[in-house]
Amino acid sequence: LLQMVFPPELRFASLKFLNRLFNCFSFYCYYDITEIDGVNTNELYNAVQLYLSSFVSASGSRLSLTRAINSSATTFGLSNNDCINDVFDGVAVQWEHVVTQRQSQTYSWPPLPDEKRGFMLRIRKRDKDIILDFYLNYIMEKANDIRRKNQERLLYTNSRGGSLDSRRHPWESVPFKHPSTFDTLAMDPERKSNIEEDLRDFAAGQAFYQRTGRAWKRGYLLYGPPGTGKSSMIAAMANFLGYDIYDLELTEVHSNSELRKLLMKTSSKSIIVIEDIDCSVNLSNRAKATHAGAPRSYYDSGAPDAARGGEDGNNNNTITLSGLLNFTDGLWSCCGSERIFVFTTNHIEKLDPALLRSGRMDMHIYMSYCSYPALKILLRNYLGSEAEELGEAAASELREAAEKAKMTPADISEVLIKNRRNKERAVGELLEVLRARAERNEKCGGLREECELNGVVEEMEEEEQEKRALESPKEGSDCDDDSCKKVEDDDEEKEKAK
Ligand SMILES: Nc1ncnc2c1ncn2[C@@H]1O[C@H](COP(=O)(O)OP(=O)(O)OP(=O)(O)O)[C@@H](O)[C@H]1O
Repeated sequence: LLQMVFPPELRFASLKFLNRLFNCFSFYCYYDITEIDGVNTNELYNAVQLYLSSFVSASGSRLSLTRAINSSATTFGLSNNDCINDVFDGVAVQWEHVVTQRQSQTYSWPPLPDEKRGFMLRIRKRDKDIILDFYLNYIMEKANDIRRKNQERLLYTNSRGGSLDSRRHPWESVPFKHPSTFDTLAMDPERKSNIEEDLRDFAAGQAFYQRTGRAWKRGYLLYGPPGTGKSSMIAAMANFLGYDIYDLELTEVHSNSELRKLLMKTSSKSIIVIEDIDCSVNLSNRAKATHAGAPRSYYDSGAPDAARGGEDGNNNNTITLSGLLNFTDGLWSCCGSERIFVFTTNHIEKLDPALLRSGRMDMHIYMSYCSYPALKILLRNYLGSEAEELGEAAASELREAAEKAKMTPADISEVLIKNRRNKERAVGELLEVLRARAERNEKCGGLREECELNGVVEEMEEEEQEKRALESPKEGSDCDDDSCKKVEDDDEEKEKAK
């Protein structure tokens, strides 16, 4: 019609005019909710998708079905350019899933997906003021409920390599199904409930953080020897709060700005984890940056990089401690809300004091060797029995040995798993192992860590094994006199050397 009625030079203007005319006389308002808003993913888009998926299966005639890798749930969705009606508070609305091809000449970095996806909401003009805000808030709440109910939380890790896809989606995810909870975690019950309470306060503390002008985030530093349950604690925290986990592999991050971009792509209600922080960050970078001119205290303050005379500019391909501190408590840490940062280390003494200063990490949690109360939890988990059921004598022996042995829950779990079908044998072997370890600790004279570092404990273990092997020669062994004598001589020599 346009082509016939209007000359070519007026066609565009006439199209605009007709559009306006149509809008004036239309009964409806239209709202576009696009998947990507600038560079960030639009949370409202995800919420609408989840919300529609909850009832679309009952009323839609053509649906898209998706199932993520390793997921146990199928998600229903509206097919491309399909519509569905909904009613909120007696008002009818319509949703359309709009998918169009992105124009190829549009330039952006990182490149945007080829398809432009979004939802279009159609509401009658007269209803718009009455319901729009309430309806959208309702959708956000409903989507959160669905997420929580599905219990399908995700474990993200920052993807490797410089492929286009990894730039667009820097986090890869798998369903998070770690079974660790605060009930199964072997730790002093009192300390455990302190942590639970802290997490509960944090999750319910929106009003508090708002009132005090603090960003809604919290930092935990977990430290202690390997095998004391740092990773299990993180999983328990995530299961307790129902949060996703972002496991940040710092060695895959090449600059502070990359770190910021990663942070921008994390969602609220998540735990951002950096494991073995002492092994991940090159602390010398920070020292270099400090010499570059600004006073050290300023670097310590965690102020934004830009304000530091372009540290990024000097150190483009490295991630620095100050960059990391920005990540956790600078301005950038506040994009989004309800985030928990967890750092873990086996060597707290190696950490830069800036990271330990008060205000940086809100709570320092020492994951200790297995105490008796923690051992009781392990006995309950693996053998299904309370320590008291083992009898008073066995219980007090276990208590004494556990306190002296300084064994990690991981080592104790090993012994219990091996013998889990036979309770008595499990307790017997556990006592034996605990006593042997306690004896060894005594020999080290309170220098257990140093002995471990210098390999003395390993040597002792080898000796013990050799001794055991010699004490019980294999049945029917054809050890002739000469070779037996040689073993004895070797033994004597070793003893002398010791
Ligand atoms: N406190 C604990 N409570 C229950 N199980 C534990 C605990 N500590 C360790 N374990 C057991 O030992 C295994 C290893 O523990 P985990 O990986 O959590 O220790 P970690 O301190 O993170 O070790 P690393 O420092 O080497 O990463 C776990 O799978 C769990 O079964």
